[in-house]
Amino acid sequence: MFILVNLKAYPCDPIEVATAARDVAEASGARIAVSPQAADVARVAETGVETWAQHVSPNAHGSHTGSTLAEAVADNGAAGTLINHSENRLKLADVDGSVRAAERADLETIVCANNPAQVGAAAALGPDAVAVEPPELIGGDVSVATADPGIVEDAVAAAEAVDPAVDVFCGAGVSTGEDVSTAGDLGAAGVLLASGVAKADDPESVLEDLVSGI
Ligand SMILES: O=C(CO)COP(=O)(O)O
Repeated sequence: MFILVNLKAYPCDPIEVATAARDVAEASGARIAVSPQAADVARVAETGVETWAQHVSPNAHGSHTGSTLAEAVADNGAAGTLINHSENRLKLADVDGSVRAAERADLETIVCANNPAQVGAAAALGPDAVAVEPPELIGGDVSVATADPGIVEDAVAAAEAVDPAVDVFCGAGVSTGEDVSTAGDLGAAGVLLASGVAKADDPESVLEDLVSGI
């Protein structure tokens, strides 16, 4: 199970979380990545933790003010990028363009989706993985895998029907090792989480609990 911590725009210290994630990954052998604000990608990557961007734009080099260039985040140490999110909704054509941009820059890709139907559409674009995150459960206390196990199973089936090579992650309300374990039992290859770590008083102890569920 891959644990990807999306820091969104939370007022946490990205270096504290990155250092904790690096240490827990090294001690446990688990794959843990941190996805900070684009402006923090380089200094988070410098900690040695696997670093992901939260978004890349569909465009290549050129006259694109305000874009997040895939090549730039890759050059600054990112290994992958999230694409699309309930909190950053893109048109399908732009999701496609961002996946292509990430591929050009050798970034791994996870496309986020709200439901299994969107998972199928996203899987058709050929990312490395898709993540199902029901918007109503994001930021809550109950894990998607407990609150709505069927949505995870349906997402796994939807991706499998389109492209068995595309992994499925789940996210929303994930904060414990038990949540990670339940997600794995439902067929998820990893979890995407944010508030459980970003808002924690002690991110390292939350991460230690999370990897206990792998
Ligand atoms: O949106 C999410 C990750 O991308 C999930 O957020 P929470 O872990 O805060 O529910």
